[in-house]
Amino acid sequence: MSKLKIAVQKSGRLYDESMQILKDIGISIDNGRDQLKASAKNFPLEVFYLRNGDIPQYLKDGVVDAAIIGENVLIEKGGDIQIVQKLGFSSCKVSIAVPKSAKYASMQDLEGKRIATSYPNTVQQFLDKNNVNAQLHIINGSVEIAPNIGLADAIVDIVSSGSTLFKNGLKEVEVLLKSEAVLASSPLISEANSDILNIIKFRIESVLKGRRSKYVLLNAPNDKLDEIIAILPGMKSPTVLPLAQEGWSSVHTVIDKNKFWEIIDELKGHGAEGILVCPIDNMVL
Ligand SMILES: Nc1ncnc2c1ncn2[C@@H]1O[C@H](COP(=O)(O)OP(=O)(O)OP(=O)(O)O)[C@@H](O)[C@H]1O
Ligand SMILES: O=P(O)(O)OC[C@H]1O[C@H](OP(=O)(O)OP(=O)(O)O)[C@H](O)[C@@H]1O
Repeated sequence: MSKLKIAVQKSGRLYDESMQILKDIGISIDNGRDQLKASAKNFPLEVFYLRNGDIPQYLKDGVVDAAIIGENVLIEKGGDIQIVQKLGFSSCKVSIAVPKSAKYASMQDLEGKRIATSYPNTVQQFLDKNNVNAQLHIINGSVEIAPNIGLADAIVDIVSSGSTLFKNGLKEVEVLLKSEAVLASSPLISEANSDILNIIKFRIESVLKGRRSKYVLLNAPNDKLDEIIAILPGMKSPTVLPLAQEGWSSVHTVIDKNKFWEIIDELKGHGAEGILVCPIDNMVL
């Protein structure tokens, strides 16, 4: 039987959440990351533990069929590799930053300047788009230090909280792209393995929907039910069941995690009591 080969980052920021999502979709992997390759016990899947930066080439060559990888790396090195699904973790930006004291009004201020980066293709494309000529210095790590040691006038690197820029006396001036971890597929994937990847995609979608939602149960006086139901943006409509106590009902529904506190306050204001909020593992719609 065919097995899907999937690459995940061997160590680094993507590793833990990549393994967690495979676990959450019910795939049980045989080993730790000391081996470079492992098989799933209960699914036609082989996991290859690789460097994030090397994964685009493995996808292009069809050495692996799919990968969990930073979108920024795919954009830098990916060519025609297809993004199958955004995964909602490792969110960051790739941005231009300059010293806090530098005058910066527009991209034209970078004309003739030196820019240090690990993302030369992404930067060059952005410069071309803005008709700016600049000199690129390609370095693989600690990019933010470059202006302080006189190597560059500006940098392009990953920004998340902004604390690395702050610590190095830099300010963000342009955002080139926004990125998160994605599930990507090789252009050379076989039909049989595409079918397996579709099963993985379907399961991941269910897990991600579950992570974005909460299951809410509450008790409400029957004369307030219409008002309470109007507040609840359920999947279809909430389930309403009679309680043993006359004149009261139990209402069950799913709500968006981000709107949860707002909705709870409104529900209380309309007479809801005994509100229980539970996490959801999966939502299969
Ligand atoms: N500070 C951050 N916050 C959120 N996501 C980040 C951050 N830094 C990096 N990432 C994301 O995580 C990915 C992996 O980053 P990491 O620093 O672990 O490894 P890398 O140097 O890209 O990979 P490798 O060494 O495996 O080739 C990045 O490509 C990016 O998508
Ligand atoms: O905006 P922040 O939250 O400070 O994150 C940005 C930093 O995170 C990444 O580095 P990482 O910590 O992974 O170390 P690295 O330089 O070894 O990649 C990235 O290269 C930035 O330097």
